[in-house]
Amino acid sequence: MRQCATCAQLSLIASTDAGALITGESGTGKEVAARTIHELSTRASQPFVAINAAAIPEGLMESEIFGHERGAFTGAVSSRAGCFEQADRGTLLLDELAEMPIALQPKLLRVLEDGRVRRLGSAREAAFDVRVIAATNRDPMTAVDEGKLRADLMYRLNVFSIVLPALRERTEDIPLLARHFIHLFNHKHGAEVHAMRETTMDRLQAWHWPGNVRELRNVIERSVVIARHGWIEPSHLPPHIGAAKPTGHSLELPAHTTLAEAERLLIRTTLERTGNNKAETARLLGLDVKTIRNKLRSWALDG
Ligand SMILES: Nc1ncnc2c1ncn2[C@@H]1O[C@H](COP(=O)(O)OP(=O)(O)OP(=O)(O)O)[C@@H](O)[C@H]1O
Repeated sequence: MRQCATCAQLSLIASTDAGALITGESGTGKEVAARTIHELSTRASQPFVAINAAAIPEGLMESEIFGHERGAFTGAVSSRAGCFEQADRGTLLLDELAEMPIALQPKLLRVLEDGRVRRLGSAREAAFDVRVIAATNRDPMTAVDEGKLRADLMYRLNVFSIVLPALRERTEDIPLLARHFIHLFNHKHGAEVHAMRETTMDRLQAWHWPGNVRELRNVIERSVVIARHGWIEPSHLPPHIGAAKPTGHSLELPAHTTLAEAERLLIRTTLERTGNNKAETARLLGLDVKTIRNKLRSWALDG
């Protein structure tokens, strides 16, 4: 069953203190969802700390998470609190969880279970009270299968599971998001754009948004700056989007296509549409991701 992060779902989660795992492609709003949970929770007046496992060099990760004392390692010229201590009484977002070095994951799990953390180079443990939310743009089960994410850590965090659909699967949200961004960027750039022309909205809804809401936000900022006032016309959009046609994603099959060829074409087209995301392709086609991988491998061997 696919779950969507509606406001109601986020506020239900916010009313508890349990962990949550947010999954969704890059730019779908995972950090926005995590902040919303924090802001709707009783922890709202306390810190919200986000740590991105993909952005921190592996050698620094342990000290970022657990903190260190002065002299704990070469270069540790002063002591530093780790993210659990920084987020004490608030919320910690572990972003890109599946990129967390596998060797660190058992220690992370232990800290989560004990509610106590010891800085590198320290003999003393400090208790913390943190609500932990994790996010990943990979399919968590696939990451577990591939040995990138420990199952016990995944289950510890995955009390609530929030799946943010790609923007191309919820094009009905585009008008509301567009209105919000027009308002935001009118204010930022001193512009007076009124709204989207209907034909412009058709183009936006026809585009497949590989960068999701982040891409939409950038496109609307650009359009507001170019249009300045009145309506946003299709000509104010970047050319590749202004030219997007509502396709309904139909697949044209040449005459005498065999079932095997049609299958291959469908999988390849869906991979293109999803920006080569195998997990998403498998989900859209109702297949197992392993089936997709096996087929791609066998086609590669076919030449
Ligand atoms: N529902 C929303 N309302 C307003 N802005 C949104 C919404 N969802 C996403 N955005 C905007 O889109 C951009 C990307 O959002 P965010 O950083 O939360 O995505 P993400 O899924 O965490 O991305 P990544 O996986 O790349 O870290 C941000 O600028 C954010 O403000």
